[in-house]
Amino acid sequence: MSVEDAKREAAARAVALVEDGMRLGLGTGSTAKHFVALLGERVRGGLSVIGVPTSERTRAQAEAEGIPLSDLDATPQLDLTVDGADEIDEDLRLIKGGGGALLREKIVAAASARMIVIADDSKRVAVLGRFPLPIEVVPFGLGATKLAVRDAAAGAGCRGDLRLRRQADSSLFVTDGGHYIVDAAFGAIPDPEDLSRALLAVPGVVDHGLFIGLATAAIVASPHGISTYGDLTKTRMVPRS
Ligand SMILES: O=C[C@H](O)[C@H](O)[C@H](O)COP(=O)(O)O
Repeated sequence: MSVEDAKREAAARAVALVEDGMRLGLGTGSTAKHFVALLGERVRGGLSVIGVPTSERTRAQAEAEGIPLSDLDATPQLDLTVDGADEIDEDLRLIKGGGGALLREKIVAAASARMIVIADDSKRVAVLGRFPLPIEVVPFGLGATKLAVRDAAAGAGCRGDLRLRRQADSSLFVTDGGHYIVDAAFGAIPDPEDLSRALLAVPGVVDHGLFIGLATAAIVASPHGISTYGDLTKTRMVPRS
């Protein structure tokens, strides 16, 4: 099975969990793209759902698939978000943001009673940090913010190169929210909760790609089949209206 087949298998398993009437968070990335395509097939077959996309890219795909869309203003509480990840550890802590969508992804996941991660098995790690941690920052004060990020991370036991993300044509990558991404090559992150708190305390940091306490389950596909982690039916409390 190719990596692409594995991603599609995991997505297919997640699509089978979608029920009529659900309010869905639609993730971003190459794995979530399979989910949106398969969901589109079910919608065209008569399934009634509402989707809240986590990026402009996913919005465009979902629209083309004919999936009815909403946003968190009209639909502030979601039943289920299905999204990919760059890394998943044994406690279902994640690194996300390789595609630059981490901020909307985290807002949507936090508004969802369930977040199921779909991935191929290359994303499973014992310790988070092999994948550089994306940190979303406002453009104003970038130089000072980078220094403060470096010091905050060092206080949490993390040191490494901080690189401003650029696109293939070397222009700066700008998120859907108009921010920049700093990719932090920390290597193994000894205490993700501590690093999360430290980074969020830096003025200029909007958010980061550590997702802690958000994923309720993961569906991971390998050439040997599908494994699930956590409880696919488990729900989290979300803020009540
Ligand atoms: O910003 C992008 C997202 O966090 C993606 O979910 C993550 O990068 C995984 O993407 P992919 O499924 O393409 O590996």
